[in-house]
Amino acid sequence: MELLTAAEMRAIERAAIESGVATGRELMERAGRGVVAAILDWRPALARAPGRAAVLCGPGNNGGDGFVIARHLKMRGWAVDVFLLGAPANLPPDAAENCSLWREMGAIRPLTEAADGRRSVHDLVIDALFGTGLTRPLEGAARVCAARSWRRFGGAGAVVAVDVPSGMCADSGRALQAEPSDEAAATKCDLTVTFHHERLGHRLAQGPSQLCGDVRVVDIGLAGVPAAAARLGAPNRPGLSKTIGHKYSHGHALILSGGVGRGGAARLAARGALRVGAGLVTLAAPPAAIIENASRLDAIMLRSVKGIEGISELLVDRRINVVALGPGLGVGENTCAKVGAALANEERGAVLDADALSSYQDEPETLFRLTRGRSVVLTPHMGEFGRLFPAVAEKLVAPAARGPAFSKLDAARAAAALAGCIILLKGPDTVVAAPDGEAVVVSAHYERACPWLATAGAGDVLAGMIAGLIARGFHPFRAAESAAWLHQEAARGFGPGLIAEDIPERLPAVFRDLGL
Ligand SMILES: NC(=O)C1=CN([C@@H]2O[C@H](COP(=O)(O)OP(=O)(O)OC[C@H]3O[C@@H](n4cnc5c(N)ncnc54)[C@H](O)[C@@H]3O)[C@@H](O)[C@H]2O)[C@@H](O)CC1
Ligand SMILES: Nc1ncnc2c1ncn2[C@@H]1O[C@H](COP(=O)(O)OP(=O)(O)O)[C@@H](O)[C@H]1O
Ligand SMILES: [K+]
Repeated sequence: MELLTAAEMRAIERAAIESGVATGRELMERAGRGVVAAILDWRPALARAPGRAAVLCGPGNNGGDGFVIARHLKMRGWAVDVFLLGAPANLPPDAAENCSLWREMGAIRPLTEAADGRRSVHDLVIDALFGTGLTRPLEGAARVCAARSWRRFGGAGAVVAVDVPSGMCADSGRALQAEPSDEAAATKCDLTVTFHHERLGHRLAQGPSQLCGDVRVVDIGLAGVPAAAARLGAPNRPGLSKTIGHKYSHGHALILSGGVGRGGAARLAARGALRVGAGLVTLAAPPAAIIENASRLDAIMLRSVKGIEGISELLVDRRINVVALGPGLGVGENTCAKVGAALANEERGAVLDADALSSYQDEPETLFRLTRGRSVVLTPHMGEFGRLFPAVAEKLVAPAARGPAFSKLDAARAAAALAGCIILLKGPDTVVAAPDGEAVVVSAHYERACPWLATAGAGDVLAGMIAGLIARGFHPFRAAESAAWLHQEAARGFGPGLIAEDIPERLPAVFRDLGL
């Protein structure tokens, strides 16, 4: 499923109107009617007993959708109070026509009355203030109404956003705020109903975690999506199944371990690589750490390597087609030297995580010279990302004063261009991006929420899983995308109480559910 920006959605709408597929009025009618149908399907009790609704209409076409919704709710027996921000005379043409139609059915009150009102008596509040046209932070009555949603408009009713929660940037999922000291304001909704495809903002930042509530997508008869659009991440199911071949045809992953007492992270990664289907997995540890590792490993092979030369000697074996390193290695020059050894052969893939990233904090360009154009995946969390890409991270943490705001997807794409390789930027809204701009959001939200994944060592397992898939022959982008999805799915299936060790052990159940 594609995830659209506001500009992409506008282009699709424009193309439909210009080619005569539908008029703007028709699209607006389908949108408004679709929102009502989606709400009643979402909460069937609202269909059985029509109550009282407030529809908050903004000055653009999002407000136009609001007038259509008001009309359809009223036709279904609802009492409807419509509030408008601005004057009817200033509405764009399609919205103005729907405003006129509503006026034949009911009154329009200024939005200030909704903002001034005490506790709401409404069973349903429709937020049709701003959609994809939001360019600056909410102010005045719109801001008050959005802020009020944080208290659920006082009553037991549901708050439903049309397209996006007002105040939220559709491209980034971030609420716009005027000054760093200002609190960002956007409507906190129980349900968001959008059109054609989800927007990126439904999957990024605060969008899914704090603002949208549930999300439903309504078909309004539009076709097509731009080739450059981002996608929702998914597993490469055909690639995951194993049909023919012996262990060597499924690749050999090497995981570099830290020293004595620091091998846990590498063992987790190795277990992830093996469970995800790599034919062989070897853990390379310094001589002093061999006994410790030997007592903990069976199916995973163990090799003693002394210093950087030891790693290079081991990597003379061309059958080792991917190396994962970073977890438990420590930050410093020695780790940089290990990265250099791991990346010496151009044909071999690599996954760099944790200390392998942080070790380049002072000179990230040195790392990028090694990674550019290579089959390498960097898997930073936001802290590590800030160390490697400080200028990009700064744009992401600066308050979003204007829309469209810089998004986590923009950040991952910018980083992939700088490093010249695949970037997987972690979080519940994990983004995978390639230097050519291809990007997916591997979303652990809504029905796929798995907050138990925020546990020590989960990232190490993920690095190993990506390496395991690269060993199996996956393109590094697909490896990162599939591994992130499987990682979340394993956590989701295990549920509360999950610790990192559980993730690899849950993979067989995930594979079974995929029908492998
Ligand atoms: N693109 C499409 O295919 C469709 C769009 N539709 C609706 O149209 C919406 C987009 O409509 P518009 O482009 O008119 O934009 P909006 O209705 O989101 O915004 C209206 C105008 O408000 C102004 N504005 C932006 N931020 C403001 C702020 N903080 N305070 C005050 N004014 C502000 C802008 O000048 C903007 O043009 C969508 O979200 C959707 O609800 C639907 O009717 C169906 C089809
Ligand atoms: N709330 C959450 N929901 C889903 N996944 C999450 C959440 N928080 C973190 N994760 C995932 O958990 C993993 C944590 O990795 P990381 O931060 O590197 O931890 P560690 O270094 O301890 O292994 C990442 O894959 C990240 O995307
Ligand atoms: K809205």
